[in-house]
Amino acid sequence: NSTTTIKQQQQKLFSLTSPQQLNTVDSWGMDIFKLAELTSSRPLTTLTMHIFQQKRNLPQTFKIKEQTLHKYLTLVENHYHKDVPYHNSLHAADVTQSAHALLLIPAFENKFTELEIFATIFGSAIHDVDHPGVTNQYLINTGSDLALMYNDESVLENHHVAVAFKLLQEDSCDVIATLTPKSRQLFRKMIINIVLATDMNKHMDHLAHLKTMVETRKISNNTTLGLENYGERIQILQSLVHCSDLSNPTKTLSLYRKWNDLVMQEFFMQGDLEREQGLEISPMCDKTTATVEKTQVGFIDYIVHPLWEAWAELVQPYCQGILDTLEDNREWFVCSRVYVHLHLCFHPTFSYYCFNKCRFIVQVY
Ligand SMILES: COc1ccc(C2=NN(C3CCN(C(=O)CN4C(=O)CC(C)(C)CC4=O)CC3)C(=O)[C@@H]3CC=CC[C@H]23)cc1OC
Ligand SMILES: [Mg+2]
Ligand SMILES: [Zn+2]
Repeated sequence: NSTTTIKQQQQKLFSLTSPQQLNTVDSWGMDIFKLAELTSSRPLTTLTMHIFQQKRNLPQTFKIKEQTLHKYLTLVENHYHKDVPYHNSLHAADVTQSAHALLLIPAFENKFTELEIFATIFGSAIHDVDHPGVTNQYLINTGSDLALMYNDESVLENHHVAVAFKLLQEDSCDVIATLTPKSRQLFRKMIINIVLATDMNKHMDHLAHLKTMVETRKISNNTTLGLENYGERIQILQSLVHCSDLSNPTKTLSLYRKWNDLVMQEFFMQGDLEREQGLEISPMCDKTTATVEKTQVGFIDYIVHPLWEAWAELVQPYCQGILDTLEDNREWFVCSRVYVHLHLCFHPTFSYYCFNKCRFIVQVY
């Protein structure tokens, strides 16, 4: 029956995925690309089952049947688009693993309920489900059915939540059937709040709230995080998932460069669509003019660093290492841009010499 097949699949997975692969699930440097290779591109189901069962014992806590959870996650993974370069199930697995790792920060130990942890992991896993590989602005500009459905407001994010809950209604997929009506209602409210907060149009508001929370904590110099009411608790979980969604530049350079290649492929595909339709080409989407290094430096300076700086301050000192990696990666992109220019003007050996000098100077600095 299906339990044995899941057991066999898990055994197969464990035999396939050498244990240390999944054992890095708690760390910031987990190579999710490797997991995808080892699990014939089922990284989201494999990783989320592992976190739920082996790491957090959630099926036990909420009496969720293993085959229900496995069937639902498989269905969710099938509703991510394999032909979308960046916003596919590998990104969802990456955000889920990153959120799981952030929840392990000692500052959060015994701070969140099991239901809040369940909602954060679940929300990360489904946060981009059925993503079409184009931005909200594109869907609005082209008068798409989705924009019509959601009146141009957080179009994609509303769709991701709606699809995730619709899939729960499929046969033997209701992962939250065993929750009390009150818990189901709270769970649904948290998922809506968490996923809608991943809309980049809401980024500046969330950053402002995060900074206020940091300041408040400083003034009252209380070491513990303000977790009195739902508003403050959900704001931390929203920021945690939003930071995970914007975590590529904070990972090891080799992982970051892979994500950068994939997201630029997706942006350039949208730029090609916009050019074909005579639409204004969105920022960073024009492959004929974009300089990838400049884009990443701008993305870090305008978006990623301000957010992670505030987050690191909130949970200090636990994310200082992540912030250091982000700053090192930024310098790498600055130097590689120098290298690109030099390469155009000078002999490769000379430009490579300068590139290494530049990185040495930056590191010394
Ligand atoms: C690994 O590289 C990336 C990963 C994800 C993204 C996403 N981008 N966006 C939007 C972020 C805001 N945005 C901007 O253009 C912001 N911005 C810059 O990034 C640099 C600039 C052009 C110099 C000035 C500027 O305004 C539009 C794209 C998303 O909405 C995606 C979905 C949700 C989260 C992030 C993700 C971008 C990456 O590299 C650029
Ligand atoms: Mg999204
Ligand atoms: Zn995302």
